[in-house]
Amino acid sequence: MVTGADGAPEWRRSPGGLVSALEPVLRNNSGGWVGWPGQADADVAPFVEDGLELHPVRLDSLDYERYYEGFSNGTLWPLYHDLAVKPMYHREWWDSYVDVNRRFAEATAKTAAPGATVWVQDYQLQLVPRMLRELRPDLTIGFFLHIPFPPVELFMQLPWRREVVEGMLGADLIGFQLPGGADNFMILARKLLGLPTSRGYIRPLARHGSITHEGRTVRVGAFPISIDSTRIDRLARSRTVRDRAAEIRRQLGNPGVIMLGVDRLDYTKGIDMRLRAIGELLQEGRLDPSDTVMVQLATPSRERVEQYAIMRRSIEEQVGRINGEYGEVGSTMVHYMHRPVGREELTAFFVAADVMLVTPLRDGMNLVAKEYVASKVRLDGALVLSEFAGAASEFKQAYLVNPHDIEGVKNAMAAAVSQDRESGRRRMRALRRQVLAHDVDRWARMFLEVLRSTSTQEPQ
Ligand SMILES: Nc1ncnc2c1ncn2[C@@H]1O[C@H](COP(=O)(O)OP(=O)(O)O)[C@@H](O)[C@H]1O
Ligand SMILES: O=P(O)(O)OC[C@H]1O[C@H](O[C@H]2O[C@H](CO)[C@@H](O)[C@H](O)[C@H]2O)[C@H](O)[C@@H](O)[C@@H]1O
Repeated sequence: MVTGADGAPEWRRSPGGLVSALEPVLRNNSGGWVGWPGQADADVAPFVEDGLELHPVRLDSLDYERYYEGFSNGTLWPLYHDLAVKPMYHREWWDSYVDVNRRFAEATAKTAAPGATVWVQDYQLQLVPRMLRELRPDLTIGFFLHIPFPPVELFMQLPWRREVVEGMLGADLIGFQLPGGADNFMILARKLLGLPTSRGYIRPLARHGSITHEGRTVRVGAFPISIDSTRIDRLARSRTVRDRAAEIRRQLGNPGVIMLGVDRLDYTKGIDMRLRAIGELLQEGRLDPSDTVMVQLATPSRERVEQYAIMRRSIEEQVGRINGEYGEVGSTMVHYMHRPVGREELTAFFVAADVMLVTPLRDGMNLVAKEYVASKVRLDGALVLSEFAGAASEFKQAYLVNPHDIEGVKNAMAAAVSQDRESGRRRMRALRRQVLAHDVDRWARMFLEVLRSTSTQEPQ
């Protein structure tokens, strides 16, 4: 919910991969959505929007500070992303996390039809499966974690580690993006709670694990999320987007190379590192400032969390430094836009870009990498992709980099800029085959099929 120009509340679809992924699934299953309306202190009654039932859960300003900015994004987010910054452990944040999770569980318990299937999404709601099972044992409950699940050694820092694991175990099926996260969770269930688990490694979509908990079998699996590839492919082929892409190139001065970064402004995304690599390549004469342009689109995110504000300052300083050294009147080296852009405009940027830079230090999946590939209908362009993004496990033909190895990143960027046309097309063809065959619809179908079969499965 946002406040419109006239001061009245308006509904706008939330950006990001999660909403695009789940909306069609709910519509096709006559489902309802229990969620936060996106504005603190707003009292909103349940309503139907374009045929979809929405059940708002209220968060007040203190919940927003302690539950969302605090425990979700000041504790869990950095802990689950390799301690990219230091996680903070505050008891009042934890209390708020428990409280808000309980409200979600209660709202869902009130809403769900007898014997319904409930699919709980992401790290903000890890306690809901158990709470909901206690309230409504008749439900089939799935849980999906969109961000990485950390190795046991890191997770063990969490003062409330037992409660979180037990919370997730309330589900019938727990899904992770990658087998690594699923395996980490299985080890933890064995080590921390001493639970019997199946042995052997989990494989994406195919081989699942199981944990026996309180007389139930909880299945654990890897379900790599994706995008609506066909929709983006279609959009990229449209006349409007192609014309806009050509116009973007003209507006940027028709340079030989356009590099692009598209991210939420988050310290996990490696934006600072990618700018440093560009700065050094320019300094070493390996990139020609008169023929190269970098565009960085950055969506504002979690702006009141201190680490985000620090990172923003540092990125803006770097942009200023590069432009100060290499920009000319009428030709800027780094075009930086700190705002979200619409889907058509974003696709036009993907179509226009010669080299896409996706360099997170750790990322659950990274849908931007998939969106870029789905937009490259002419097989042009090159993707530089961090090994630490979930997408790397499917995109072997990208220019894969270790974002901590700046020389390696520079070499990959230089190689992507100067790739020959044929080998570039071969790489892009293979990447596109993967993303077009594994779309978001398949992801949801696979998860829900396994979830619905859980009650009839025996432990492995
Ligand atoms: N500046 C931007 N304008 C519009 N959409 C954006 C922008 N930056 C990112 N997005 C969208 O937000 C989503 C980000 O998803 P993803 O890459 O998986 O990372 P995360 O969910 O962690 O932000 C993508 O669908 C992407 O297109
Ligand atoms: O709502 P925010 O606090 O701004 O949360 C940011 C995004 O978090 C989630 O992203 C994760 O899920 C993506 C889809 O599975 C995955 O590709 C990415 O690696 C994760 O970081 C959420 O899905 C987004 O909708 C939020 O915008």
